[in-house]
Amino acid sequence: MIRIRNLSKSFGANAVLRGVDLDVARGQSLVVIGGSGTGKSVLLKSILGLVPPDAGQITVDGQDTQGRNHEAFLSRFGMLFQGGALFDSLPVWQNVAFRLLRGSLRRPQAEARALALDKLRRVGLGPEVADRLPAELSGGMQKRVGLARAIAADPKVIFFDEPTTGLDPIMAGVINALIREITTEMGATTITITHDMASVRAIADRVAMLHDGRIRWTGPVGDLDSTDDPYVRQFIHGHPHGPIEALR
Ligand SMILES: Nc1ncnc2c1ncn2[C@@H]1O[C@H](COP(=O)(O)OP(=O)(O)OP(=O)(O)O)[C@@H](O)[C@H]1O
Repeated sequence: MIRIRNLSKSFGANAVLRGVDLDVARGQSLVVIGGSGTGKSVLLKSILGLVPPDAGQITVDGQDTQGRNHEAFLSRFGMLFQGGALFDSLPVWQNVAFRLLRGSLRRPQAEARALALDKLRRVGLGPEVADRLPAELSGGMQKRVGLARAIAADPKVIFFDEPTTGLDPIMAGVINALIREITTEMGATTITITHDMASVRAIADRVAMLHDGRIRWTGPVGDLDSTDDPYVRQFIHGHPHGPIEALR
């Protein structure tokens, strides 16, 4: 489904990705872990075609991400951004229906609203929140709205960038479970970036660890605890000492 070969990307002297090889099968949930600044977001943006690679190839369903019709290409993706990234001035339902109200996915307003209410219901929010502004909702509810927006157009591929940041552990658990349940039900292929090991265990089929510009380790989530890779072990246990240098 998603195939990445020898992906390299530098910003000036900063060589962020240095030959990433990665495959995500259809319907699979891949979680990418790695320290701050290792290039996880750059990797996602590269797949979306928002960051042009210096070298390498990325294909989604056999189609190169650097193709010409970028808007149509992007319409196949759903995205839950870090921090929710809702539009403060738009009511909840218009946030959810954002892509159904413009561009190639545009629908009549009444239909877009009905679809938004349906997706809100799927994430556990009733119609009473539809006309509120995002600022009137709690952080957990805002994440649910972000999730409803990510699934609004029934995308085949969904990216989650730090989906539980800022939530208490219980609410994080609820959001993780919801993500897993909904994406499995949709048969979506997903890539999630997270630092939260509880999210990794709740969401992942496979895990890939990015370190030093390359995929350091990849395997089924069930192998995470038994690997003897010292980088993975340090990361999952949060040890300050080990092969990964931590600034203090
Ligand atoms: N547009 C850009 N211009 C210049 N440098 C960039 C740009 N985007 C990212 N970088 C650099 O690339 C590196 C990787 O950034 P990225 O945001 O992908 O890290 P990350 O692994 O997602 O980190 P975090 O876990 O902290 O979110 C950083 O050093 C960052 O400064």
